[in-house]
Amino acid sequence: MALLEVKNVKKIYTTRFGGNKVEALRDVNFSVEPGEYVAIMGESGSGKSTLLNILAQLDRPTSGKVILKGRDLSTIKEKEMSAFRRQNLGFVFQDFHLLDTFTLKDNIFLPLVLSGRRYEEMEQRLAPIARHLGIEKILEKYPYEVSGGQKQRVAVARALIIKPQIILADEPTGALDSKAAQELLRLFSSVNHDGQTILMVTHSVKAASSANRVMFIKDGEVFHQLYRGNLTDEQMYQKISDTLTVLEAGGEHVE
Ligand SMILES: Nc1ncnc2c1ncn2[C@@H]1O[C@H](COP(=O)(O)OP(=O)(O)OP(=O)(O)O)[C@@H](O)[C@H]1O
Repeated sequence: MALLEVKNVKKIYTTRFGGNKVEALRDVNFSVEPGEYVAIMGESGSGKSTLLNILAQLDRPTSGKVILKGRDLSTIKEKEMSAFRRQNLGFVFQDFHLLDTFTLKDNIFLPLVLSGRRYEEMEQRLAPIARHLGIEKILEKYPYEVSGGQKQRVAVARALIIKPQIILADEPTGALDSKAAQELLRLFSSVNHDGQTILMVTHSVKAASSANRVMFIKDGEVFHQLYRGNLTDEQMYQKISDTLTVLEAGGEHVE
């Protein structure tokens, strides 16, 4: 069974007074199997963040269905939703969503605190993640004391520490220099190798070429999908670049 199914999802934003309507997603269909690593690409405004917000249940589709582990999300009651979300999803948002009055470590622990975990367990889980992300020395600092790139890595640690079945990441390498970006991608590949499913929105061809599948969104629809198969990262990089060229030229579907 697919882990995630997106069926005929449409999203229309309506301005407060009902004047302007923006069709952010027209008709999105795809499914994700357990253990996949999928990158989502597309031009600015093509609907990528809207899609991720819907998958994260931060927003509802205007019509269509999102089915996670066989459950139609629209049927889950508000009361049950936050526990369901916590058990299944880890998020890395573009603007990090860190709490300013908490240290970085407490920000990372927050989802585990909410699910009632013991402190020793939290420390044990954090150690290898913090090492991989190179944030061990800053854990007692507050968000306003560190750089954007460091905040981003903390947000990644907070998503990974709950060992979610699916990680949803919006531009996770956006605020990172190339070395930190590479480390993060290595970490994503390693958690994916251990069985976690990743959906990552990215503008970076380099980041996308570490995924096993790249989904291109154009005008609120899935325009094309590339599968890695036996391609190396370099070959994948080239194929993604070629597809983006066609996409930006407003071209036909590529085969
Ligand atoms: N809350 C909102 N209200 C009205 N329109 C919105 C809202 N959020 C997004 N939009 C519009 O929906 C469309 C899709 O936006 P979205 O942010 O999903 O694109 P994106 O592909 O993630 O872009 P980017 O790569 O720049 O982050 C855009 O036309 C955007 O202006």
